Amino acid sequence: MNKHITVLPGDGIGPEVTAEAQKLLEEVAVQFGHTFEFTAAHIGGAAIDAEGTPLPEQTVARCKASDAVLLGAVGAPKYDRGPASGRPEAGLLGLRKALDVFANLRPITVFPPLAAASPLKDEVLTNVDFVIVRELTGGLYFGTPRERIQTDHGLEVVDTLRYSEQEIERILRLGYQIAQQRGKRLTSVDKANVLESSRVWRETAERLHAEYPDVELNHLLVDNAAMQIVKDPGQFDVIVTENLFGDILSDEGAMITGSIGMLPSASLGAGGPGLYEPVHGSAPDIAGKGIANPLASFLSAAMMLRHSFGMFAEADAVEQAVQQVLADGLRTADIAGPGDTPLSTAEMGEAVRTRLRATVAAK
Ligand SMILES: NC(=O)C1=CN([C@@H]2O[C@H](COP(=O)(O)OP(=O)(O)OC[C@H]3O[C@@H](n4cnc5c(N)ncnc54)[C@H](O)[C@@H]3O)[C@@H](O)[C@H]2O)C=CC1
Ligand SMILES: CC(C)CC(=O)C(=O)O
Ligand SMILES: [Mg+2]
Repeated sequence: MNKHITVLPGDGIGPEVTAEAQKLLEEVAVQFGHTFEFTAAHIGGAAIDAEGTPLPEQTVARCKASDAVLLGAVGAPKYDRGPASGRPEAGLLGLRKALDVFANLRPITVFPPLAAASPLKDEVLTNVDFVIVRELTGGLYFGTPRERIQTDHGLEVVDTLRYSEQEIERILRLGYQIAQQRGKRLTSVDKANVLESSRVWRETAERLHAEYPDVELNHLLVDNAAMQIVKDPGQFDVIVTENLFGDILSDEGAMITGSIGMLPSASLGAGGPGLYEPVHGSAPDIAGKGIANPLASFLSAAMMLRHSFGMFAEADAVEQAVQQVLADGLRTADIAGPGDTPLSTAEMGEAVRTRLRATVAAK
């Protein structure tokens, strides 16, 4: 198959992990007889520096014209002053909106060799395999007005949490459908004891339940959900929630796996190109050192192969190669134990490509 992938390295460790993910995809193409064409474009701080805006029109056009988009991360402290609309993060939010990728899938999988890297005890880690389905293009990150108002008694600030019923319904439907394909248990997370948007969210989840009677539905308030994810993560199958709650809960979920450097994501919409990115940010504290964990980006690439290209054997091969390096005891610094010699980003990339070649050759 011939596929065109737009690559948006972004900022900080984004270019470091994305370069290795592209090499891995190139290896997949060689091993499985595909042609992947890559086009790089600017986003975030890199786009501000090069083109004066965090989301150039050309970047959006290239993404829309491609089969899938691979993104690194955006953001750096040097852009932290000024209005939110001019920051690198605005570029990513704008791209998600432009591609209409309203559903962000964040699978939380524990790789057994990494159990020691998790802060949770072994008995709590048993049977942990769930996915967070996060609404991605609505809610507090997009609502207007968003402003600072100088009043007679000082500064007031406004952010707006706004959802249409249609936006709530489409993400809940996807949550039900994913639950139907998995363990048939859907946990809808909201703050219906306080927020009106959450009350409509809960009512909609209840109304739609009649169409998905084979799925067991339960509701959790988000504060309790945050606790339950640490206390007993094995209870979850599919968590569906709104944008802000999903952002926070997925970083919490990432730590169950040992490191945020392990957590991939797929952002999908109604038929356009999917956007694939690790859950982590640009990690300014380690950027430029060549030590970032690229596995979240590799697992995001596997999600691209599966969800956008229907390349199931290829996606499985990437995931097996990742499992194999971990089983062989190879670790980047974030998942290394006391006796481990951490690999660099590039060394981990090479190790996964070597396992991929071996996996394919063995078949
Ligand atoms: N999707 C995106 O582009 C995201 C961008 N950001 C942006 O990234 C910048 C930094 O945000 P932070 O809050 O520090 O979150 P972060 O996710 O970048 O980093 C949090 C911590 O995790 C570590 N970490 C992250 N990814 C890692 C990896 N692959 N390997 C090893 N360690 C890793 C970092 O070193 C840091 O100690 C901010 O500008 C933020 O807005 C944050 C989250 C997502
Ligand atoms: C720009 C932020 C909303 C990115 C982020 O933290 C995320 O999507 O997880
Ligand atoms: Mg986040």
